[in-house]
Amino acid sequence: MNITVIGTGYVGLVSGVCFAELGNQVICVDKDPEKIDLLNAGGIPIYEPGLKELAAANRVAGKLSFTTDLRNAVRRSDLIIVAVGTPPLPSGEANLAYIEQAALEIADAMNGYKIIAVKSTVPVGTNERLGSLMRGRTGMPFDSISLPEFLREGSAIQDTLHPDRIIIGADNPGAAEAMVELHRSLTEHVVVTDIRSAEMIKYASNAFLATKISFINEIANICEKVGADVTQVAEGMGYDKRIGPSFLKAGIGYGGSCFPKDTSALIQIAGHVDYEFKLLRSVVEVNQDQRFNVIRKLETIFNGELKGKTVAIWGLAFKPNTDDVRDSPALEIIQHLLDNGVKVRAYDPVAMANFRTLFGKEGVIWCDGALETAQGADALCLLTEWDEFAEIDLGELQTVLKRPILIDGRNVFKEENLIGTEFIYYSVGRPSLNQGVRQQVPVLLF
Ligand SMILES: NC(=O)c1ccc[n+]([C@@H]2O[C@H](COP(=O)([O-])OP(=O)(O)OC[C@H]3O[C@@H](n4cnc5c(N)ncnc54)[C@H](O)[C@@H]3O)[C@@H](O)[C@H]2O)c1
Ligand SMILES: O=c1ccn([C@@H]2O[C@H](COP(=O)(O)OP(=O)(O)O[C@H]3O[C@H](CO)[C@@H](O)[C@H](O)[C@H]3O)[C@@H](O)[C@H]2O)c(=O)[nH]1
Repeated sequence: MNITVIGTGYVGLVSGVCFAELGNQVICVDKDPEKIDLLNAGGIPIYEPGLKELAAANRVAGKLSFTTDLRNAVRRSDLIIVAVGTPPLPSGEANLAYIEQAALEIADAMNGYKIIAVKSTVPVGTNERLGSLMRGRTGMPFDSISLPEFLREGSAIQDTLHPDRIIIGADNPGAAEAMVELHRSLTEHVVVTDIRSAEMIKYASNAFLATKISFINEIANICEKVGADVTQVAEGMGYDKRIGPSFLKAGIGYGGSCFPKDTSALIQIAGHVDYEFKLLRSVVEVNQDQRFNVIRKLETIFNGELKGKTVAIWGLAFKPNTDDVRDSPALEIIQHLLDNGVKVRAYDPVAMANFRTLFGKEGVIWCDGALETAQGADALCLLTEWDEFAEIDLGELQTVLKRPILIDGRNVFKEENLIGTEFIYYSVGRPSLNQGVRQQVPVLLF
């Protein structure tokens, strides 16, 4: 098929490259000329393993091109995939300004029948509204498809080429069949449904995954008080096929450009139809509080006196294998430490530049490596589970820290890693490892 993808963020770029890899002719459009120049020079504006190589191979093969010229791209394509941002407004609702603008630009460029497929995450009813907007602008025929995207950053190519399912929301059987055909080689689980249900599947999926994370984080918090180990609890729960093992990793809570924004948006979507989504409100509240467990542990260790201490931070991205720092828990944790007079030393293997730009404030000592960050610190907090941190020599780490205090916000280290070290170690929901492996589990008082 001849495809135009509008927006070269994660979703647009990865989809465009993967559709080219699958044998389609793809034009990726962005209104940001710097991004397009970079892409045309062989660069990639995001850190995503394998993407640069796959993009280069498809460009050389003549199946993939990049441009700012939306009009020309649309006129040369049968399928237009919209993948522009839908960031949160201060109210928590999705900001639809970019997608509405894109829809109008597509309408103005139309020169015949097109399928317009929206991959951006949009509130229920948005595709219909965009269709009306476009019909007010053009007499050209088109069909709307809701084509929600489920890729994860860091494993985006694998997720796109081997998805768990493809969801196609359509009100025209012919357009739906064309989309089924396009995705046929990827998975046997292709669900064709109505447009509103497809839009809801995306929000419901993210809300459910966020719920799993907040659930296991609360179990972890209880584990800390009753002397159980959340990693063992999660393993034991996960073998039950009805529960499943994934998204049961306790930590400092979820971040990123999707879960925080999409949970807030779904609460708003429900509110607009007079439904209070109480469960999801609690999920968000638990998540917001979870990141402050790191601070609470530091306060316990330092008897409430953080002022004047030096704290090293390992990991700024919201998860490993990405340089995305949108809604990363590290933003709030570092801000809180600075507000309380702590000297912060920070490092991330790939997300430093993005973090510095988004954080936008002075006062942090930015370091070039993991051991350098720990140098002379009173405590070290691990916030992102990059392999580089898991592979560190704890014996050497202990010698560079002023005090061997390690707060492992992602349960990266195991008991055997700590044996023979002097670390005062706090993890999440594993009280038997807290304050060093020598400490006994707390006594239960009934
Ligand atoms: N990031 C993810 O992992 C992910 C996964 C699934 C779904 N989503 C959803 O996909 C959508 C896109 O997310 P993202 O993170 O890829 O976005 P992003 O914000 O990183 O990138 C969006 C791009 O669209 C471009 N753009 C905006 N308006 C345009 C226009 N009129 N013409 C051409 N280009 C335009 C911007 O310049 C920008 O480069 C969002 O709705 C998001 O919720 C994201
Ligand atoms: O057991 C877990 C799993 C994840 N996380 C955290 O949850 C956040 C999100 O992680 P992940 O889902 O892997 O990354 P995203 O790239 O944000 O992907 C999510 O958001 C995308 C955008 O909507 C969807 O397409 C994906 O299906 C959905 O997984 C990160 O902060 C993780 O650290 C945990 O704390 N515990």
